[in-house]
Amino acid sequence: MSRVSGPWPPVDVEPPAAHPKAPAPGTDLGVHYDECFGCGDDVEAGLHLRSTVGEGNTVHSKFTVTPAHQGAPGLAHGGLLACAFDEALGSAVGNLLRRPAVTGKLETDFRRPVPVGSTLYIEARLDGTAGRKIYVSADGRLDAADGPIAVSARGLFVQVGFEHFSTHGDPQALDKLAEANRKNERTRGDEWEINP
Ligand SMILES: CCCCCCCCCC(=O)SCCNC(=O)CCNC(=O)[C@H](O)C(C)(C)COP(=O)(O)OP(=O)(O)OC[C@H]1O[C@@H](n2cnc3c(N)ncnc32)[C@H](O)[C@@H]1OP(=O)(O)O
Repeated sequence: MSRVSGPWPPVDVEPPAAHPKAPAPGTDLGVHYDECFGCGDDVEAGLHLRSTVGEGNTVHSKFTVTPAHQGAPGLAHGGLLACAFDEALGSAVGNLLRRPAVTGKLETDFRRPVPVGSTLYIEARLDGTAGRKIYVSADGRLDAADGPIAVSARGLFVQVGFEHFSTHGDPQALDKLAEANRKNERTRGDEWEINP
């Protein structure tokens, strides 16, 4: 079976244009929500993924695989690896484009086993936009930024309005998060610029 997927992006796209307020290369991106399974500090068994802005519309993320992330003994669960890519790609979209967006489609290509104790170095890049559709892709390398590629991913994020989160999510938790974010000026007034 061939590993080759169709052309990417699958439609004509505009080149990605980073938002004027996008953080500069080298900026550590921090946690967008303490209870996020991908990056949150309050989720003990979570991925605790950490991200930094790279050059040329990229975000570099890394996380270390713990026993809580196992599928087979001693090996990372593929679904958790997909989660790491969802987070890394979402971080690139949210921080570089500063548009609230959700994952519409996520394709993962598992190329090497990822052992417990290893660290995955993920480079996520913006590939292009077509209206509300945002195409992104990423490679995850084992144990070093120039290590062998273990997992690759492609994703389609779809830009949404804040009502996506207020209608379908937890309004009380959003209010609490908004209050905390006001203190670090991540949001302005009532207007969310990036994903909660
Ligand atoms: C700093 C921030 C850091 C944040 C990191 C967090 C990362 C984690 C991100 C997530 O995991 S988000 C949670 C998982 N995703 C969801 O729960 C989304 C659930 N799905 C939806 O809510 C809706 O299906 C969605 C908003 C994606 C789209 O519904 P809409 O009614 O708004 O739009 P529509 O269905 O018309 O789709 C818009 C366009 O996208 C296309 N599209 C949507 N889903 C697609 C799909 N799966 N495959 C291909 N194309 C798709 C669709 O064909 C269409 O193309 P055109 O504009 O050309 O007509």
